[in-house]
Amino acid sequence: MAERPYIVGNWKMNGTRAMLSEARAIDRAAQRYMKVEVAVAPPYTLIHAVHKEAEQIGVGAQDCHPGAEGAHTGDINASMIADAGAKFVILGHSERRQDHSETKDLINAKIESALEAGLRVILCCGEPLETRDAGKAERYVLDQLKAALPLFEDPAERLTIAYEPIWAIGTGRTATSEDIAAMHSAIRALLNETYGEEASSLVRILYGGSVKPDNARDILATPEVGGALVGGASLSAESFLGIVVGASEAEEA
Ligand SMILES: O=C(CO)COP(=O)(O)O
Repeated sequence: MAERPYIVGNWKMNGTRAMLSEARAIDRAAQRYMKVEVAVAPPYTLIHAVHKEAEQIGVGAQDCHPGAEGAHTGDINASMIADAGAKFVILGHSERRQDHSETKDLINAKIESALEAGLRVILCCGEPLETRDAGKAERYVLDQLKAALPLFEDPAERLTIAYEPIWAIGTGRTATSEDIAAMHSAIRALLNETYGEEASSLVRILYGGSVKPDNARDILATPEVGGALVGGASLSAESFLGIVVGASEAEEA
């Protein structure tokens, strides 16, 4: 893998200003693991405060509205999160696809607005359990991605993929190394086909779904796994840093 492993904490709807001490601890410790790129995506309300704390780690957002500024009560657009200090945005997360009925067209519009605002995108994909049990996981995930990949003119600079099987999110159940390797290599083949091998090789494919300090090293040593998108275990500096250590060990192994 050409790039350093990328460990991203998705705080989801968690965190008040009390969490800033965790962000500070993560940032200070991350300086000891320079072989790993570390970032967090706090809720909108903390982006600017975490950005001000962060010397080493990257800061991003968990979503953005696709429109320009205007009459959209309660919404936050891509240029606003960039102004708050975000360098990337997570788009297409299964929780948003489900809770907010996000369609491919809406996700694509968000991608376009994020790219225009100069942000990098972590584009999420992942299948529900019934789809995996029906043997259709790969087709489902590749279809999710095919809709969006052509929007990235400079994928090496702007795109990270996160494969998160829905049944592994927050459940304590992770996919097997074989399943992860098979899906990641199918995604890699699609990236190669879309962008050519050279540009594709610079796009990291993260795994997400119950990544914890005790399974991080094995998951991160799986072929084509370029990092992890971490939910629950990113909420304390101790467990999140345990995953960063696992990534650093997998990188050295
Ligand atoms: O959805 C996830 C990250 O975006 C994964 O969440 P958990 O690590 O809590 O399973």
